[in-house]
Amino acid sequence: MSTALPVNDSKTIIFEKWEETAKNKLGKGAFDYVQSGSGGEETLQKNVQAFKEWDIIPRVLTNVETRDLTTSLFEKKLAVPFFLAPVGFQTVVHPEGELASARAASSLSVPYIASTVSSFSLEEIGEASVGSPRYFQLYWPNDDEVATSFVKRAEAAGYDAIVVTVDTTVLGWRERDLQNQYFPMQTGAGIANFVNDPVFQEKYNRDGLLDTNELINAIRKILLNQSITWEKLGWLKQQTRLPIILKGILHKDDAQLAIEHGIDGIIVSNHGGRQLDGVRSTLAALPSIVEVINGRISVLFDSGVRRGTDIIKALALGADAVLIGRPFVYGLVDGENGVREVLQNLVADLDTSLALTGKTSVKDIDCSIVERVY
Ligand SMILES: Cc1cc2nc3c(=O)[nH]c(=O)nc-3n(C[C@H](O)[C@H](O)[C@H](O)COP(=O)(O)O)c2cc1C
Ligand SMILES: O=C(O)C(=O)c1ccccc1
Repeated sequence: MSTALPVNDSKTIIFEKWEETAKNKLGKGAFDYVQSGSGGEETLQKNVQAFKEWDIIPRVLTNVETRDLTTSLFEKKLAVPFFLAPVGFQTVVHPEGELASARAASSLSVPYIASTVSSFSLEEIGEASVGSPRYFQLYWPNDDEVATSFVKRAEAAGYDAIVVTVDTTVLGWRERDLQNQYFPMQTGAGIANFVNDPVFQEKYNRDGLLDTNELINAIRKILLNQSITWEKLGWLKQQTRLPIILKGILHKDDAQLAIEHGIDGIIVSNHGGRQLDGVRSTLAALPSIVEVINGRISVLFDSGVRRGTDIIKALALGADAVLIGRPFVYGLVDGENGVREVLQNLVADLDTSLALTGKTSVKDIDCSIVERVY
């Protein structure tokens, strides 16, 4: 058997097939919640379209027999240049939710980002992914003591970085969720980090008397924060020794401000087209941001990554690593094994694409192998 032939016994290879499987398995509310974008879904479409606007121009005769998918971020080696994006409320997709996805990720050493609105606590998710890199995504609550408590807990549980999502001062105008009257927290999903937080309990549920509905209301009141500003980041930096990454940067001036405020990394993201609709696709936003950052801090990227060649293009345009959202969430309809299949296929696809690009290491991918479609 030739080793140059891909070996793959997965049942489902194609992203669109996973999406179809998820549509058949999930209720309409849950499926629409995962798949939809905000507004008229312009940005959701643009994110995927943007990858088609760049051509890869591969090199040949470069000896690609040995290939290396590893990279490093914040002085830590990563097995692959992609993360599982922070995705909340994963029990609306599968009862094992984040535990299943974190286990699948760590079984392949794929780095994981745990959401504030996870259905299991950050400590439980941390245990499910011991030994594998993991970051904690912070929705900075409208209560600084709870914010500090989350950050300290993430540190104690062995997380490697704090990802502060900055594009969600309010939830996007998600027409399909509004039409379906679907809010994932109403199912009891996404509240574990709050109900397991000593500060939250002490301040909002001192006698432990709140029922689930009252708890959900208390959480909703403080979940999102509309008043945080750049100045406040200095305070957050003092709360933790972990690197701080801002998720949701689209404007090059904000990339510059991130540097001026001592931030360690940014994620060029439009939240998978789920926040402000009509914003620029992330791939179109990437080059000018990379130019401003000029190698000074790490640049991560997400929104619309579906295949290995998408990762190659994002890395070529200057991203250090990427995040995937919906692809693994669709795999999660089959629990841990489903997520593992999605990830294994993405690794194999990326490795194949790397070889055919004529490169031996993802670290060597640069803008010399891409051009705008002619
Ligand atoms: C169902 C779902 C839930 C999400 N929950 C969060 C979240 O809790 N925190 C966050 O920062 N981003 C969240 N996101 C956004 C993702 O982290 C990521 O930016 C986006 O999914 C990337 O786009 P993609 O789905 O096209 O890969 C969520 C996305 C989806 C699809
Ligand atoms: O669905 C999301 O994208 C998301 O991030 C979110 C955050 C808070 C409440 C509900 C959804």
